[in-house]
Amino acid sequence: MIIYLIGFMGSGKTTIGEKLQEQLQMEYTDTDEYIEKMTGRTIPDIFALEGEKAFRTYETNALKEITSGVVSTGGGIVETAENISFMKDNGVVVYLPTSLNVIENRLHDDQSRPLWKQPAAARAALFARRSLLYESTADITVETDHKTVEEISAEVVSLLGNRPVQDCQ
Ligand SMILES: Nc1ncnc2c1ncn2[C@@H]1O[C@H](COP(=O)(O)OP(=O)(O)OP(=O)(O)O)[C@@H](O)[C@H]1O
Ligand SMILES: O=C(O)C1=C[C@@H](O)[C@@H](O)[C@H](O)C1
Ligand SMILES: [Mg+2]
Repeated sequence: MIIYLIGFMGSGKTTIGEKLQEQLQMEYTDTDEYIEKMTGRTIPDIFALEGEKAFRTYETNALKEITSGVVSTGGGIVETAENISFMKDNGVVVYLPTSLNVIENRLHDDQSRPLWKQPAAARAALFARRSLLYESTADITVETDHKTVEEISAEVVSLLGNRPVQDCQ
């Protein structure tokens, strides 16, 4: 089984993915970390030196190469239509919605996410546009505002357990 975690920057995909790895005793991969390892470059460097388009190609390749376990995706995984159909065809997609206000409190002036380093209005527009894509891609949705990492992971585990058997193979 492959479990894909999707959501905006700062929604907790990496944090919850690491917790699910422990709870489900499954393999775990974060696409951002995978890309950094494969390229030997940090994400800010990839954006600065090669551009976002090149990063999106690395992201699609990473998705195809990771074939099992819990997968924390990057916030922009839904920017590529091919990624959306790949995740829906190959695994269970778990969306972690988080309000922009809560994300702002979590990320503050984070410098490691190139698309967070833009004016607040541009971030809000990106958030609104992406939210529709996350919603339409999700099989399971677990709200994260004002919940602990433990509460969110427990909810994901419970909802995964309620999935029809054929979805979990
Ligand atoms: N439920 C939560 N409660 C409080 N803080 C949280 C929660 N989930 C995540 N965080 C914190 O928010 C920050 C961002 O989390 P994380 O890196 O997991 O987000 P992400 O969705 O993987 O972001 P990205 O798309 O940029 O990879 C981290 O500092 C993390 O500790
Ligand atoms: O939302 C995005 O487009 C991104 C989110 C991060 O996880 C990284 O994948 C990168 O910073 C781009
Ligand atoms: Mg992450």
